[in-house]
Amino acid sequence: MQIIHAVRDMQLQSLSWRAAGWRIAFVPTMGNLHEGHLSLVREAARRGDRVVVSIFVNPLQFNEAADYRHYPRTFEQDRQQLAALDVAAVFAPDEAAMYPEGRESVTRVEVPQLTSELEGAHRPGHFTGVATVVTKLFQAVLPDLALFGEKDYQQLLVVRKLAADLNMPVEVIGLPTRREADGLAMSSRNSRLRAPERRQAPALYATLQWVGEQWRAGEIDLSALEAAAMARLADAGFAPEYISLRDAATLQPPAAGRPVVVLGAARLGEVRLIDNLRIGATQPQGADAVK
Ligand SMILES: Nc1ncnc2c1ncn2[C@@H]1O[C@H](COP(=O)(O)OP(=O)(O)OP(=O)(O)O)[C@@H](O)[C@H]1O
Ligand SMILES: CC(C)(CO)[C@@H](O)C(=O)[O-]
Ligand code: BAL
Repeated sequence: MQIIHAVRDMQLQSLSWRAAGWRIAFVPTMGNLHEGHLSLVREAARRGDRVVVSIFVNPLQFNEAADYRHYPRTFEQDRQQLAALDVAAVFAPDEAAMYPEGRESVTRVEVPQLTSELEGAHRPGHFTGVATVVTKLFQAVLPDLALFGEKDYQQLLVVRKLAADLNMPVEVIGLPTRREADGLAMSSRNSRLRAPERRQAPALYATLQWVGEQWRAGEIDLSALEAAAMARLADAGFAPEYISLRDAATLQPPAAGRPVVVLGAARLGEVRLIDNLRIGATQPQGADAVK
């Protein structure tokens, strides 16, 4: 397994793999790898001939300096986990390699649709940072396919749209969220939860499941359902940011007969968690009455 730091070295390696006819499967990450990341890597190895994993904590997508500063960085541990899998290269640029003239002056990529609400509303600038770095990573790694987790559901839709709009010759694949035994979505930020917070944390997923049950039982007053879910989260010790039912493809309000996803974000102490759950289509008989 190679460790590559320079953009040009990554491009030269990828160009030679492509010339040999190999399909490059790419898993972009910010490191501190857990089973969620490793499930993406294993699927990449099944679908591609050469797997590249990137590790780069992208300053451009953090809207809180403390979140960036405290983001867990565990390169040696990550390297060992990847070495045990079928990974051809780890692309690990530093900030100077990604933003040689400084991050402030770099060309930005904006995805105006899909980004103004939910994570976009609560993390201003976040998706511009994500779209910019994903574009740069794709230009470095030149992948045929790229794998992303559904845990970051809005991000997955944004990257799909980015790739389609800018004619990027890459297939964007979304894979299911991996969870701890108690339901908590695996996330690098979980390691920053204190012991009592870790015990409270599964309530986020439990609340999303409760919303799904109410929805399937015929509850169609979305505002009331979202407010009740926020209250449940607050009772469980969270500072909730949003719980929102959306059309699973467009993130617009649910439309008759189309699949729905419920998305949530909430803080536990200093740690901000997100999660989501697909909960099926709108009820055909009540669809027109969704409020
Ligand atoms: N539990 C999970 N199951 C499946 N994929 C995941 C999971 N957690 C993260 N991923 C995916 O791994 C990729 C890299 O994510 P990232 O490095 O930001 O990890 P993370 O655990 O989401 O960290 P954090 O949420 O704390 O930023 C993304 O495509 C993300 O959606
Ligand atoms: C896609 C990504 C690697 C871009 O920095 C990041 O947002 C992540 O890890 O989900
Ligand atoms: N996992 C998404 C990247 C972020 O939270 O910045």
